[in-house]
Amino acid sequence: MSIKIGIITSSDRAAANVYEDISGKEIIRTLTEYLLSPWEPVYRVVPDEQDRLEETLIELCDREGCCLVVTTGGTGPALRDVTPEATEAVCQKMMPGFGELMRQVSLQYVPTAILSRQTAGIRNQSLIVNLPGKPSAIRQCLDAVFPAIPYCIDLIEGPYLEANPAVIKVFRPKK
Ligand SMILES: Nc1ncnc2c1ncn2[C@@H]1O[C@H](COP(=O)(O)OP(=O)(O)OP(=O)(O)O)[C@@H](O)[C@H]1O
Ligand SMILES: Nc1nc2c(c(=O)[nH]1)N[C@H]1C(S)=C(S)[C@@H](COP(=O)(O)O)O[C@H]1N2
Repeated sequence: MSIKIGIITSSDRAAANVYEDISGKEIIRTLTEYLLSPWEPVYRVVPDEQDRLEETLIELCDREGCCLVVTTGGTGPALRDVTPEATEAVCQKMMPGFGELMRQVSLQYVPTAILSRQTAGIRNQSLIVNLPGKPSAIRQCLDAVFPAIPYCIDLIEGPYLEANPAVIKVFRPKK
C-alpha cells in the first residue's frame, strides 16, 4: 500500500479563492524534495472553522490512512485561528516539542514567531504537525522538525519513511 501524507491549508481567503494557496503547495514541494520513499499527497484547503478542520483531520487520518498530516495556517491569536484547538481535539497524545522547536527556529527570522501556537499530536497511527500560514515559514519549520518525523512514525507503527540524506538528515536512534 502506498504511503499517504495529508496537507491541510486552513485559510478563509485561500478557501474562498481570494488568494492562491502557496503554503500548502510549498509543503508538497518540500516533502517531495525530502523523501525518497514513494508517497501520495492528500490535499485539502478549508476555512478557519474548527469543526471543518476536525472533520478533515479525521478524514485524512482515519479514512485516507495518512501517516503524517501537515497543516498550515490558523495558528495565531486572531479570533478565527483555531488549528491548534482542532488538532488537540482529535489527538490522543500531544507532542509539544514540535511547536517549541519551530517557534525557537522561527525567531531567527521574525520576532512575531511567538505568536504562533503551532503544535503537534498523535491520532492513532497518524502524526499531525501544524505550521504557520506564511509561505516562508514552511521550509524553515519543516527543516527543523523533519529530522525527527520518520522515527516518530516508526514508533506509532506507521510506514518506513526514507529521506534523501543530501537534502535532509533524519535521525533514528540505534536499536
Ligand atoms: N496558504 C497561504 N498561501 C499564500 N499566502 C498565505 C497563506 N496563508 C497566509 N498567507 C500569507 O500570509 C499572510 C499572513 O497570514 P494570515 O495569518 O493573515 O492568514 P491566515 O489566518 O492563515 O489566513 P486567512 O486570514 O485567510 O484565514 C497573509 O496575508 C498572506 O499574505
Ligand atoms: N517561520 C515563521 N514563523 C512565523 C511567522 C513567519 O513569518 N515565519 N509568522 C508569525 C506570525 S506573524 C503569526 S501571527 C503566527 C501565526 O500565523 P498563522 O495564523 O498564519 O498560522 O505565526 C508566526 N510564526
